[in-house]
Amino acid sequence: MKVNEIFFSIQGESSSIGLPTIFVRFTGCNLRCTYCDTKYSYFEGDPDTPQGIMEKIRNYPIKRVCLTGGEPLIQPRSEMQELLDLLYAEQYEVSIETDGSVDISKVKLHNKQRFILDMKVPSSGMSEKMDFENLKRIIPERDEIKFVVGNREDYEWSVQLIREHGLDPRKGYRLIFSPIFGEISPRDLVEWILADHLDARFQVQLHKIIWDPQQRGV
Ligand SMILES: C[S@@+](CC[C@H](N)C(=O)[O-])C[C@H]1O[C@@H](n2cnc3c(N)ncnc32)[C@H](O)[C@@H]1O
Ligand SMILES: Nc1nc2[nH]cc(C(=O)O)c2c(=O)[nH]1
Ligand code: SF4
Ligand SMILES: [Mg+2]
Repeated sequence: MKVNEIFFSIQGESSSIGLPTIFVRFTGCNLRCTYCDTKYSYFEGDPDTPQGIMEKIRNYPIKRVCLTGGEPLIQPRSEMQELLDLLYAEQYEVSIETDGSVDISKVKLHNKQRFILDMKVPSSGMSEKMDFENLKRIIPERDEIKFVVGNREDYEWSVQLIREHGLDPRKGYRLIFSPIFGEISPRDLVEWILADHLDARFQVQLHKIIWDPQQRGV
């Protein structure tokens, strides 16, 4: 596996927003989103093993880990599975941020492990790459489906996808909308969600409000 950075911060996204979390950011991504805030993770990093990563994780005082990148699911499958097995054995809560293009069933999750499946909207430039079969693979009460939106067209694309695929919160689907940082007024996005009576979670990237938005490792 190749690791770009490991750091301890508060979770700035998803339903565990605000909670202390250990981040493992893997090197390399199969997509190139226009707005990506972690372009530094595309190539920079050092090789490590699941056991080596666990040793670093154990240095922190909290049992909550976020696997991100880059794209975590393009790391070698057997090593990613081993890491998930080790995290489970030591009772860590785990979220995996994934980009919607990789088959999420390539790894098997344990209890207290979940996917944050980011369905890339048109302005990311990557919506053609989405594997829509992932929407059948997710487990509604467990996983989260995320839309990072930069304009009205992105929002409407997301709402249409939610309707077409029956991603109804009343059936347990957990939906998240987040603005592309600095690209769209958070207020506009919130007002669209409310006007459409969408039972979706709105979030801004909390860490970018607390620290300099360009700062790494937070
Ligand atoms: C850096 S990505 C890494 C994980 C995976 N490659 C993915 O895209 O889900 C983690 C999350 O950050 C979000 N993100 C990246 N750049 C952003 C930006 N400029 N504004 C808002 N969210 C952003 C992505 O959409 C994704 O949900
Ligand atoms: N604080 C903080 N929370 C995050 N949640 C998801 C992140 C990511 O880059 O995937 C992230 C990040 O980079 N920092
Ligand atoms: S998939 Fe994630 S890491 Fe890759 S370019 Fe898009 S936002 Fe960045
Ligand atoms: Mg980030």
